Amino acid sequence: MQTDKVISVSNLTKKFGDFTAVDNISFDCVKGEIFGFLGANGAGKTTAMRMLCGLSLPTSGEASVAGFDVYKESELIKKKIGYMSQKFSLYEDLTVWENIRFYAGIYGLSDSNIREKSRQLLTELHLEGQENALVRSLPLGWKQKLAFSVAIVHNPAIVFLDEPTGGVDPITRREFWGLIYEASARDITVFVTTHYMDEAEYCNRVSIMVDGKIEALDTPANLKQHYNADSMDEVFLHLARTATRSQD
Ligand SMILES: Nc1ncnc2c1ncn2[C@@H]1O[C@H](COP(=O)(O)OP(=O)(O)OP(=O)(O)O)[C@@H](O)[C@H]1O
Repeated sequence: MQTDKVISVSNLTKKFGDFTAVDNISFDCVKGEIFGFLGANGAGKTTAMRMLCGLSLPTSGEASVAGFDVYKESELIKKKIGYMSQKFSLYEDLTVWENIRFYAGIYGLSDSNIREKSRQLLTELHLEGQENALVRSLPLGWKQKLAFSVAIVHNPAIVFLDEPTGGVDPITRREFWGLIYEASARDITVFVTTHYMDEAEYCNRVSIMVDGKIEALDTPANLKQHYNADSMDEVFLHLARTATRSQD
């Protein structure tokens, strides 16, 4: 349904000088969808995601996110989205509670709302009693779960996750994906980049970028059937092999 579209991208392009980092990509995402955004290093994922988050202006093409235009309404987009990456995350020198309070404050929640949300979040994450622990003392997997919960504390329409589970084992990743499914069940659209192909299997649909272009976009089951592959790993390798852009 038209009204269910929360991301709409048409011929979106980003050039840096003569170099085309994102080359004419088009796709839509619907409410509550878990959309995997895959590609080898340098394929253009982060550049595309930055445009969708209102952090970088496209060179050409159209895109609307949560109903707002990426050229003219980037400030409104920022209010409607959550963002989590491996690089930009929690403050290690602040406690669990201080991090929650800080981000909820940035997202504009009231003091009473922040208290209620914090309690709820600590219970959901089984972190009761840990509110005064420094984030740096938590295991990586817990930090990632906390960072994700903080990124959706304001109930955004979409959450952008840029390689959210780097460096943890498949079991911890699976637990993290439990939180993703809960967010999706609450109608939050999840837009996620990953290098882990087990995670690609968990997505509703997956797009695969090669040299700035989207070369494939479908459900994991359909992609495997189309490329006659047993796993998403095989599908990915098949497409990534065609890349000419150097991978650093
Ligand atoms: N500000 C910039 N100026 C010039 N080139 C850039 C700039 N930002 C990115 N690029 C180039 O654009 C291409 C796409 O980069 P991007 O970071 O979007 O890829 P990616 O798919 O996110 O890769 P990774 O998985 O390594 O993060 C790369 O060749 C990169 O060097």
